[in-house]
Amino acid sequence: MTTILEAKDVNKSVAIGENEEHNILKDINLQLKKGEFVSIMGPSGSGKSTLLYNISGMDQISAGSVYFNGKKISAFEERDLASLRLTKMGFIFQNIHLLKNLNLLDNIVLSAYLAKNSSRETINTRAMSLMKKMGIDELAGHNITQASGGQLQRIAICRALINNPDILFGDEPTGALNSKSTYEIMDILGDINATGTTILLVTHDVKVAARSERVLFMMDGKLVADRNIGKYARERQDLKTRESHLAQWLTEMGF
Ligand SMILES: Nc1ncnc2c1ncn2[C@@H]1O[C@H](COP(=O)(O)OP(=O)(O)OP(=O)(O)O)[C@@H](O)[C@H]1O
Repeated sequence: MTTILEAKDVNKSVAIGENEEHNILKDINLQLKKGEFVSIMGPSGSGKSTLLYNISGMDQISAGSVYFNGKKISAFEERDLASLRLTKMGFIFQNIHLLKNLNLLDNIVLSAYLAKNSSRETINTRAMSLMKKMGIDELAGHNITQASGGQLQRIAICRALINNPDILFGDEPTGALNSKSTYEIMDILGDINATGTTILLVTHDVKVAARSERVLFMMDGKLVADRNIGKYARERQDLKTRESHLAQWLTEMGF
């Protein structure tokens, strides 16, 4: 399988005070294959979100290199990084960050209008088809106060997919959702992954990580474990068993 994302000896430090530095990421080496579904877990403050933002070009690493589809993106200018994020990457977060003054359809299409790769008509058709797949097409003309948390996260997923990205990054995408919505969103992410989109998620939630095929474990800024748990096949395998195996492993890891 081809590598889509690679981190080589990645370090991230931030200045604290005048003469002190906090090394948040320490010598991270990581390869993600095209089509993989990977979760990053680990204790609070271990550096999971920092890793996600630094290998997705949302933040600048302090040392090392990051490659995306073979290109050294850690050497890119911000303008090229912004274009890469817009056209090849999708992002979903716990806080959904939708624009209040736009209706839900317009929130989804905005980044595609900015990318200018297709006509507005094609973009609108694609947005409506994504909304339909997620069962929320009736909400197109509504504003954000007229949708539930689970529906808004589906809108955010549509927005992340509108430019047909190669990879979807998520930082606790179900963190604000109840258990039922979490399962529904994970079904959607599973379907997206089944169409070939690579997914990398930060999560504290075993229910979320059990849907991925590989779990990375971080501790104190280091990647300390990398476990392949196999693809989740919805109809054949018991999710509860996957969750309990994963929970057991996490306990062994001291989580
Ligand atoms: N810009 C920053 N300046 C200073 N310290 C930072 C900065 N960003 C992150 N940190 C620190 O780096 C460490 C890792 O933060 P990060 O948010 O990546 O952890 P995390 O594993 O995602 O945590 P959580 O699970 O609580 O979200 C924490 O100690 C945090 O306080």
